[in-house]
Amino acid sequence: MGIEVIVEGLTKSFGKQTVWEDVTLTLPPGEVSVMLGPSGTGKTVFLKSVIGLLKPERGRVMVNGVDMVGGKERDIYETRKLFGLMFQDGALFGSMNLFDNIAFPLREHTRKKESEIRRIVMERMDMVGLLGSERKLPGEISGGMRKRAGLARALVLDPQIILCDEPDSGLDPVRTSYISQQLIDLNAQIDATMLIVTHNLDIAATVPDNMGMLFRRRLVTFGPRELLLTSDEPVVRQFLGGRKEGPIGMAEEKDEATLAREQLTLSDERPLRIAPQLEPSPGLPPRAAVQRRRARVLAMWDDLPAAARTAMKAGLAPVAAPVQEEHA
Ligand SMILES: Nc1ncnc2c1ncn2[C@@H]1O[C@H](COP(=O)(O)OP(=O)(O)OP(=O)(O)O)[C@@H](O)[C@H]1O
Repeated sequence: MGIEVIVEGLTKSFGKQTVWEDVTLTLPPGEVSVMLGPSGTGKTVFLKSVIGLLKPERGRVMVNGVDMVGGKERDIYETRKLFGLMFQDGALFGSMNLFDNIAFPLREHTRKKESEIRRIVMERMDMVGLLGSERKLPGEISGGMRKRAGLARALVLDPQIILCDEPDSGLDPVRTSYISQQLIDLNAQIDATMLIVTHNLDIAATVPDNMGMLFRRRLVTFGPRELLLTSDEPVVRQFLGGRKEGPIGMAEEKDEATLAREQLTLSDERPLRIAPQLEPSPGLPPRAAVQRRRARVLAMWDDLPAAARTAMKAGLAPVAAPVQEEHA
């Protein structure tokens, strides 16, 4: 099972520019979480801080008892081995074929024999649907295949936490759907804790168990997907609705007068439709995280807003008392 990641009071600046402050959230073990946010709000900086590649000024990121911010470098280095990182562009070496690219972490960080390396690489290539492309160079394959190769490489060291930076960037909607399914299938197969950073609304709507959003240097919210999808925070609604009107502008923040004018035109806004979460492909085991999430959500049931509870009912059925008592 994946490992829980506890983020507490995290603040990161570059010089005088504060990227975000006081970010607190927990990535539940084995569940899939998405961090949304307009461009430049610090999603990538957040991923790098979680894995200890960037050092926030304040706060902690606890993984397996190690603080990835203020812990000993040696402990951080060891704990980093629990992570698999999928970069935006796949980050493949252009001169190496896919097999060697995917084998790279095994050759670099383990003393495994070539026969064992071959077994692992072929297994991971099979998981992401790349068998048969071992000898291709990154330049000879599509963007979607490069992403999947990046994902396979993130998997070779059997990570318990997987961080994906914009798995959809540069992909068309069809390939984005494939990668969404791939991420859910992967979660069903290895039950790793996953954090996906994206501004893709399809991924946000169909993949995660939990969602959060960064905006204006703070974490707007983080919790079960239904909480964000039914949120009435203007910034969340604007983002999920893909609209021009709202607090997010080209320069990220709009002035008060523009906002007030827009507010007048938004009164007939329709509620967002909540798409069902993707299921693992036929033949794969069910996601173990689903049962754990159900128990977790039921434990917080009384504290959830009515709209989120209503949205959850279908997804949580069949369940015991608390859900059936709800008449919202
Ligand atoms: N190493 C760095 N040094 C200085 N500033 C940085 C550094 N890395 C990121 N930043 C700044 O931090 C801010 C957040 O960047 P980040 O790449 O995390 O945003 P993002 O939300 O991932 O954006 P996008 O969705 O466009 O990828 C930006 O203003 C960026 O210029």
